[in-house]
Amino acid sequence: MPAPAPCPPAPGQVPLLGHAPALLRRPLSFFEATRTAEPLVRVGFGPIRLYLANDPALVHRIQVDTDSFERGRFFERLASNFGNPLIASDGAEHQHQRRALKPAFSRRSVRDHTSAITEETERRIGAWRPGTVVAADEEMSDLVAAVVLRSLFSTRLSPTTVRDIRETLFLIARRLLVRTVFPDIVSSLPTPGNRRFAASVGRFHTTVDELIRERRANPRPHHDILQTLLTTRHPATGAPLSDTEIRSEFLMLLFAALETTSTSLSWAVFEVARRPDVQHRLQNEADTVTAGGPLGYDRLKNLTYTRQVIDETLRLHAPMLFTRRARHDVTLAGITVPAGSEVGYSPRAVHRDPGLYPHPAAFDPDRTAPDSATDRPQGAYFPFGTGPHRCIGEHLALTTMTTALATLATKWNLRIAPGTRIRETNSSLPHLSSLPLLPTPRG
Ligand code: HEM
Repeated sequence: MPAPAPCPPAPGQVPLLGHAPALLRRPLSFFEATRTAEPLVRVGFGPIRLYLANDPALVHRIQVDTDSFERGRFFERLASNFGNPLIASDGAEHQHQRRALKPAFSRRSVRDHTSAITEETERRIGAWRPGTVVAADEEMSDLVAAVVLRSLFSTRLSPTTVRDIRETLFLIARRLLVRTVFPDIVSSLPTPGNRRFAASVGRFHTTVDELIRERRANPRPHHDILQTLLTTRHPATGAPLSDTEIRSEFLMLLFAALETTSTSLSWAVFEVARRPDVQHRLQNEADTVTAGGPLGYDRLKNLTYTRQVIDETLRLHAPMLFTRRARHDVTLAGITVPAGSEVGYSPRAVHRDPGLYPHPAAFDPDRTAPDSATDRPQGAYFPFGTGPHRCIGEHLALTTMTTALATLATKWNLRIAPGTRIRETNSSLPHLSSLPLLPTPRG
């Protein structure tokens, strides 16, 4: 048998610090720059080493082969803010938690929430005034927060509390990449940033503890996730979840739901606002579909172009990095990855690979049309992941985004406020620096 090949380093490494300077210098393009013709490369950030998969088939395998790969550093760092929630668990524990939560995300449950999504969207955009600039990124965040809190937790919080929660989640997302690739000492130093972060997480915990206390004090039946968490039992011991465990699950679900959905919806609005041709098609479709009556769950399937706009948004604006850890020595592309190694993949780099998507930086909803999407190789498009950890909230997220975008399209012409400069900001899921819109009412 030939000896296993050594793994080539990604370009841009320097002695001792490895790829850390390159990541700090250009965080947004770093993972795309590490994408070479090699299917697997090595990257290092001081003492932290990572094998990085470029090839879609490998990226797919890393997600589905749970015999070889477990949750790794990324999810451990994320979970350390919260406890040991579903998103960070593995094996039997993961299966149990996922089974318990699944009913809340079924098509039937999401269907029941569609009118709440339309209502929240209409309430929010009904308050917009012609000629007045709207901070659309904040509007989309507030909208998604209201929808998720209502749908999953039957809860309405004050706007100030929602803002506070959003702020904490934003800080967690922004720090996550740094916490994954740099040694722990960097995030435990008593710097003003680290102290602000700890205070913000503390406030977040207090808010959720208060909700749990209220619910325990008034135990009338609710059909929501909080109820599921309060009534679920450990499979081995039969014991209920402690308040700390409930809090951990609650916070993690909020994080998984809010950050992703609101950021993606803001990106979709941004892309539509700067492309009159796309906006025109979106509006025509929304008008046709709503001509027969209000936009209920059953009509959403007719919004095919709206869905293409969302799918293309999720391609172009994907997360930077996920990781797993090798449970034993694993051979990937002829290279032996030793047990315990961290193995990563960048959805952003794969989704922007010119070999898979010609002119990858261009926003082109036609490339996600159902007939063009079929000839993509496995692992080339995975906005919600794949395998046993595939996003549990996918249907809720797509329903929220489709409903909100179509509702917007029926009411307003969207335009970016003239003279504004909008940047992409660094985070584990890159954000818009701001999204000032100058909407005008449609006819
Ligand atoms: C546009 C919106 C969303 C995107 C792009 C997204 C993306 C993802 C991705 C890529 C994963 C897989 C991570 C991995 O393989 O390690 C994931 C997992 C997960 N997502 Fe989402 N998500 C979105 C919305 C939501 C919503 C609305 C919820 C609802 C609470 C949610 C809850 C979760 C949970 C709990 C997991 C972990 C599942 C498991 O490990 O079994 N996500 N998401």
